[in-house]
Amino acid sequence: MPMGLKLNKEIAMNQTLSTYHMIMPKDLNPRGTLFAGSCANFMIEGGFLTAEAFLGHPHMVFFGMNGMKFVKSVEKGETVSVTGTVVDAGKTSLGVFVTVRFLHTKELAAQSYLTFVSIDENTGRPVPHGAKLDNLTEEMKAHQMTYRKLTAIRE
Ligand SMILES: CC(=O)SCCNC(=O)CCNC(=O)[C@H](O)C(C)(C)COP(=O)(O)OP(=O)(O)OC[C@H]1O[C@@H](n2cnc3c(N)ncnc32)[C@H](O)[C@@H]1OP(=O)(O)O
Repeated sequence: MPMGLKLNKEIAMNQTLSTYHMIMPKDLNPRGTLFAGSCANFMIEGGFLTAEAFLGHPHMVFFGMNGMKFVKSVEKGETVSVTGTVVDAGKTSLGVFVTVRFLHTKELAAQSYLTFVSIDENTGRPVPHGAKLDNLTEEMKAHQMTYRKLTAIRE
């Protein structure tokens, strides 16, 4: 078996993944705190990596973001953890709850619910991902309910 395949299997089904970012001058708004667009970028990247680790492959696209909140400003030089948790698995879609927290105090800076859709790597069209979510904690069940409410409106 090719090494890549074995590695993919080993990381597959991880439900939670964290990345870290030190806030640099390029990430700031004119007030000198973390720019919302940079923070959204961290959340999309962190959410994507979480979904990739869960499925064991990167063949998916980002569809949308709901319930995005920025609750506390982050200053230059601080480090934040970006943690994604898969909270819902549909036929082709995954719902990922992402938080941005101050590294040392763990205080919440921002959060959002993201949707990723599994695609055929050749056609770019949605394909079933075949993954299921088992053993959800009460906290994850609550996030799943919120995710479903936030994504219920389809236009
Ligand atoms: C990581 C990146 O940067 S990727 C780059 C940025 N993203 C992109 O360019 C994506 C561009 N968009 C697309 O290619 C398409 O719109 C797609 C593939 C996302 C969706 O294509 P559609 O033909 O609309 O797909 P379809 O109707 O089958 O829906 C796909 C899934 O999205 C879900 N979905 C549809 N609308 C919504 C919504 N408003 N909120 C959440 N999920 C939704 C569907 O329920 C379905 O999931 P399920 O199979 O688990 O039930």
